[in-house]
Amino acid sequence: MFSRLARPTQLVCVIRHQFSTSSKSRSQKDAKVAVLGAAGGIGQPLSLLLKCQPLISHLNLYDIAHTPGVAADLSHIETRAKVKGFLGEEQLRQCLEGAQVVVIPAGVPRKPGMTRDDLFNTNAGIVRDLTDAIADVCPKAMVCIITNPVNSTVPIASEVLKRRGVYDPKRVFGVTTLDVVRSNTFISQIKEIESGQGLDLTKTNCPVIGGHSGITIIPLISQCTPPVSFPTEERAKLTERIQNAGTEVVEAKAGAGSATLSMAFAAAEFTKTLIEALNGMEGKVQCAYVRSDETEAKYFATPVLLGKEGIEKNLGMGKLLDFEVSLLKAAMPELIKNIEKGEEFVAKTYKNKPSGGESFSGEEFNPFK
Ligand SMILES: NC(=O)c1ccc[n+]([C@@H]2O[C@H](COP(=O)([O-])OP(=O)(O)OC[C@H]3O[C@@H](n4cnc5c(N)ncnc54)[C@H](O)[C@@H]3O)[C@@H](O)[C@H]2O)c1
Ligand SMILES: O=C(O)C[C@H](O)C(=O)O
Repeated sequence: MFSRLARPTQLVCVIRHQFSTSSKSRSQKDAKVAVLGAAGGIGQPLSLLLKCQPLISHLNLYDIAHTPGVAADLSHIETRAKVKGFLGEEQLRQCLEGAQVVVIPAGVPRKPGMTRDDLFNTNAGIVRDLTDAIADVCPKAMVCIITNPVNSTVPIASEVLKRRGVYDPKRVFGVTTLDVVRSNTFISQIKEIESGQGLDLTKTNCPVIGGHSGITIIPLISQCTPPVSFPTEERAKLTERIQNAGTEVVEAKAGAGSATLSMAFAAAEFTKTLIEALNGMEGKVQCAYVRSDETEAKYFATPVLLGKEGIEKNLGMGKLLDFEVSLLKAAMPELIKNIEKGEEFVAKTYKNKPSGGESFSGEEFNPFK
């Protein structure tokens, strides 16, 4: 049922080639995309990859620092998208004007020893305020949230949109594509070691459900395409590696941040598929962390079928092996706690305000209060 239908462009030069062929078709719609946090470790390579996507006509880059330079640099690339930079809160609303897709990698990354939840106190307010501006300026945009802790930032964005009366659960996504990308890569690598031949990565697809932190990341290896099998112990080890892959990068970067390049690749893949679906292309499926009735957690990642209005259908988690059921059980308490923390943050700190861009005056959030 769930197949990897759209592969990311592998290299910028390949994307550029795609551009020159695809640009011949004039029937496609134009997509206006805004990246918030565009000058960061993810934001810059993501913006580069988006600049190379033929369906994007306008690319607006917002950050609290460095966007004029990033935009000037990218604007020299001979691809279609018109790039503009927007700097500082006073230019945020201008950046969002007319945006159909807003991708948010704004916020601080982890350092060794930190959990994603340790980022909450800084990043929760960033996502809250950015979403509030979205509610003002482009309430119908698809909102794709990369900022951690994703388990909580998606509920935060959703609660703000609800309070502004513009929430549409079909349009808000936590970007968990990197978990799928990693699963595909690691599975193929193991098969290569075993048999001397890896899987064809253009066809490999392992759905990942749940959330995006540690044990809430649940790879469904039993549903991998093409089918793969592993001895019990090896499957458990592989699952653990996928769950800890973010930490693997954080430790390797030794204080210089978390995954940026692989994340940019993953987010570009997600955005591309979403825009294709918005343009009416059928059968576009991605795993994403979305409002869900699949489990007792209000937000839950599963494969979703994308369409012209965002999520067309939640494809659910399918049939799980006992091992995967045990992973799901282990994940639920943390996931539910993360969701409630996000909702509580908005309830305590969000002060509805008229459009205009002045800062929030909500009380300081203390999750232990
Ligand atoms: N969803 C995922 O799978 C995934 C993967 C990797 C990283 N992340 C998360 O993405 C976030 C960004 O990571 P990074 O490595 O790019 O960090 P970074 O520090 O390199 O970049 C973050 C950028 O956000 C900007 N920023 C900060 N506050 C802002 C605001 N209020 N408005 C707009 N921009 C603002 C900063 O100026 C900076 O340019 C982190 O929270 C990280 O944990 C998520
Ligand atoms: O691990 C992190 O903190 C960043 C991101 O969530 C990841 O999975 O790489």
